[in-house]
Parts: sequence; structure tokens; C-alpha cells
Amino acid sequence: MTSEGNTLGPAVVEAIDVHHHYGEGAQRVDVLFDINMQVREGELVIVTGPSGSGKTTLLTILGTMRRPSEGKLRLLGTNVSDINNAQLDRLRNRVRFLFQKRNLLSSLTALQNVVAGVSTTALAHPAWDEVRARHLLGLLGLGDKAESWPDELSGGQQQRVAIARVMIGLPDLIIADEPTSALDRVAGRLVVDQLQDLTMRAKCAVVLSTHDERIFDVASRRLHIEDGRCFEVPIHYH
Ligand SMILES: Nc1ncnc2c1ncn2[C@@H]1O[C@H](COP(=O)(O)OP(=O)(O)OP(=O)(O)O)[C@@H](O)[C@H]1O
Repeated sequence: MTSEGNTLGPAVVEAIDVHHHYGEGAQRVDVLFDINMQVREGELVIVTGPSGSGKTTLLTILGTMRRPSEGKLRLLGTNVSDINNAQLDRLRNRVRFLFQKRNLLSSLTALQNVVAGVSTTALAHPAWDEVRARHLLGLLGLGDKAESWPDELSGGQQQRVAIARVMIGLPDLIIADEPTSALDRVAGRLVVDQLQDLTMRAKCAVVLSTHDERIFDVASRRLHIEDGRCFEVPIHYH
């Protein structure tokens, strides 16, 4: 895949000749064929496609939650199939996930949820982590919700807490699977604007699946999956 401009950094994640199927024998379902793609530092790539086309499957492979049936995944320059589990855990620590909902632990306050996102390889500085978590909640308009429990927050507020939790981990790659689908237009917009801001300021890469055309404008590129094949399509700004 081509990438626009010369200002983008190195590839954060690359899929090379990836093929994926579920099940075996008569139960086998082939979902992805010959996927070759890369996402670079500073890019926000949107993945679209009909329901059941394989978006979540691709995202879980890119995030190393699932091994592809065939082909290679390179994350931060490392071929994932060449490393042991301890090395893979360290690499996974550079990736954060954002799902449609249920991103928060219900037994932790908003603040505690954000602190839980601190990288596990970072040195422990609990007081400093809390200061950073409060700062991020403030940036996201939730400064007065730090002590709230998740079920006291709206869906949009919960998703913003989840973004703060992603941000505090300073990830290199964010995998967001339909992060706005449970939100109204305004709340959804806030979430994708924050993700776009993160790619530009923190130079991370974001891969985001969505059915929502209204948020396509935040993308650097759009990949579409149809019949198991992935191709790049131009973005039409509204
Ligand atoms: N664990 C699994 N075992 C067997 N089949 C699966 C499994 N997970 C997904 N599938 C099948 O793989 C195909 C792709 O599923 P996937 O969830 O990746 O699609 P999607 O594009 O994310 O769909 P949606 O937009 O509805 O979320 C579907 O046919 C689905 O039924």
C-alpha cells in the first residue's frame, strides 16, 4: 500500500501475505486472503467493509490478539512469529485496544481505570501516574468525574475515560474496533477527534474499524475489505 506525503514515520505494523480461516474441514471458513498492508507512525487508518467481512479479524491480527493462519505480522519492526512469549508480551505492551463498549472495569473509578492503563513495563510512580490521569481526564472534559464509577457515566463519557486510559500508556499502536458505534454523533465525534489528535501529537498509529461514514474525514487512509480482500479507497470528505 502507498502512504501519502513524506512526513510519516516508519511502519508500526505490517501484514505480509496474511490469510486467515476459522475452523477446519467442513467447518472451515476462509475470512481473509492475501492481505498486504502497513500502517505508519502518525497515520490513522480506517477499515471499512460489510458486516462479517473480516474487519474485527484483521484488527485482532494486527493487535497480536490472534495469529494469522498464514503469512507474517511485523510489529514495530519485529516479525511476531520469530519471538518467544515473553518478547511478545513486551511488544503487546506497546499496543492498546478500544472497543465499542465495556472498555472500563466496573469496580474501579474513572481515575483508577485510567491509572490501570499505565504501561506495565514503566517504573511505578503511583502519585505521578495519578497526576497524569487527572490531567488527561481534564483534557477530555472529565475533570469533575475522576471519582465517578463507570455506571454513573454516559456511554460517551465512558469512552472518553477509555481514551484517557489508552493515552496514559503512550502506545505505539491503537486498535479501535467500532469505537463510536454505541455513541451519538457528538460523543462519537469527540472520540475520533481525540484519536486523530493522538496520532498527530504522540506520533502513534491508529487502526479503526467503522461503518460510520461521518467519521471518515479523520482518516489518513481508508482500507476496505470485501470478499476477504483488502484494498485502499479514496476518502470522500463531506
Ligand atoms: N471465532 C470465530 N469462529 C468462527 N468464525 C468466526 C469467528 N470469528 C469470526 N468468525 C466469522 O468470520 C467472519 C468475519 O468476522 P468478523 O467479526 O471479523 O467480521 P466484521 O467485518 O468485523 O463484522 P461486523 O462488522 O459485523 O463486526 C464472519 O463470517 C464471522 O462469522
